Amino acid sequence: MALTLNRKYIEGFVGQVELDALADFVSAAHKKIHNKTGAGAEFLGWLDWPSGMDASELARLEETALKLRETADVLVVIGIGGSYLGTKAVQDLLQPAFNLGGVEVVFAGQNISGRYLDDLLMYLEGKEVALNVISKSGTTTEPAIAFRILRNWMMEKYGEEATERIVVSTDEAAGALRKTADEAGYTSFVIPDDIGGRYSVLTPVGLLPLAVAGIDVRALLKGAEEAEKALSASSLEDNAAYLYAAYRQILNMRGYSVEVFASFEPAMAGINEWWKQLFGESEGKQGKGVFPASVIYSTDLHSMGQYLQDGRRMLFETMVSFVEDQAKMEIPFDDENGDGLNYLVDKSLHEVNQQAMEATAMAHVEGGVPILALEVPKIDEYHTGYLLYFFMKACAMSAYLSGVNPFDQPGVEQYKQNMFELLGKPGYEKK
Ligand SMILES: O=P(O)(O)OC[C@H]1OC(O)[C@H](O)[C@@H](O)[C@@H]1O
Repeated sequence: MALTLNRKYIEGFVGQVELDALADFVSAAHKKIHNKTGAGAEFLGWLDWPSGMDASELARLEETALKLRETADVLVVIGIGGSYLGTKAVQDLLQPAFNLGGVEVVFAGQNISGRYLDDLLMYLEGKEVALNVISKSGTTTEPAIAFRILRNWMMEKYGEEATERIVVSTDEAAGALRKTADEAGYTSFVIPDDIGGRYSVLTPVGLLPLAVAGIDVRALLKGAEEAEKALSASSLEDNAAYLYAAYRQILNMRGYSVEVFASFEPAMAGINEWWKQLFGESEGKQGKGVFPASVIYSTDLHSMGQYLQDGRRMLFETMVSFVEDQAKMEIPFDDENGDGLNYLVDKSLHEVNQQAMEATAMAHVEGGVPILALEVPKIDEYHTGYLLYFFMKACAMSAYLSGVNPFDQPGVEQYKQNMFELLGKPGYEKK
């Protein structure tokens, strides 16, 4: 099993009767997904993407990545939302916390901060640099500004050679970025029309920068393909993604309106952010939706632990844990035992961390927080691919169960409209 939903902490809160009551709704939503008959069905391209990705495109992507690996010390990924969160998520989870060499992937275009870009340009000074600018629409302001500045910097540094160091991932035909890419002759990759940003991590959006970072993208896709197969079962009891979605909806209906996504692994920080966009943008509409929040334990037990245990009771938790001890770090014996830690000698940090999780889960259940426990055998490309697909499938199901379109995000437009008016963008002048 590449992923298990352990029910031991939820059984006291949600009974089988409640799950059974949702079974027909789950089958109906399953049909909407697989027969492509639900709202937003034109964005279901991610569903069979892992098994169907074009082999020659994958080979071209790997070749491009190899070329960039040979010429760059740093790859700057320019993108926002779904155009960078997946890359950051996988990179955080799979690569060492501290840079051990190889191509470093850094990010730009996620903010409009001059300070950030100024700091980045200082950091890039004296290094060999490549850019991967990613925007599905090709018109998003934050990455467009960052690209204009970084592109000028690249032209000054490399002249003509900059063209070889810039790769664009965008729509096949539409958007300003496509036009720029074609005119300048940049290598480019297509973000499929039928895959929205937050479901795009397994397309060139995530695969190219991850391949440049040295991640085995074929293994990532393999894991996702395995999930595609395993999670195509139509019934609630045979499909862990649907079970997770059903529990979320039952809890939400009962007033648990905030989901705290938790793990005991700091490398999950990026997955936390990716997961929040996935569920937040898919479900937060028409006045509905579970509010997605996230923590990293045990760090955040020392800041958020009090609230989790004892604050307003509208929370449930989804805890992701990794079964295998991959680091095998043990606590050494100390003659003097001044810190009193000798009672932990010979225990691995993994064991201590597992006990911390068990202790936390017991305390939170006691404090009235239902917990969904997701167990993943280990951290590697294969299981990461599986996990990403699991959440995408669960999210589509969950949104359909709550009666919203999982694939649009009409509310995101409001601030953009206001900003353009305030800045006087042509066509947006205030009347
Ligand atoms: O890839 P882009 O078109 O630049 O979009 C980047 C992001 O921008 C938005 O405003 C959307 O709400 C996100 O869903 C999207 O991932």
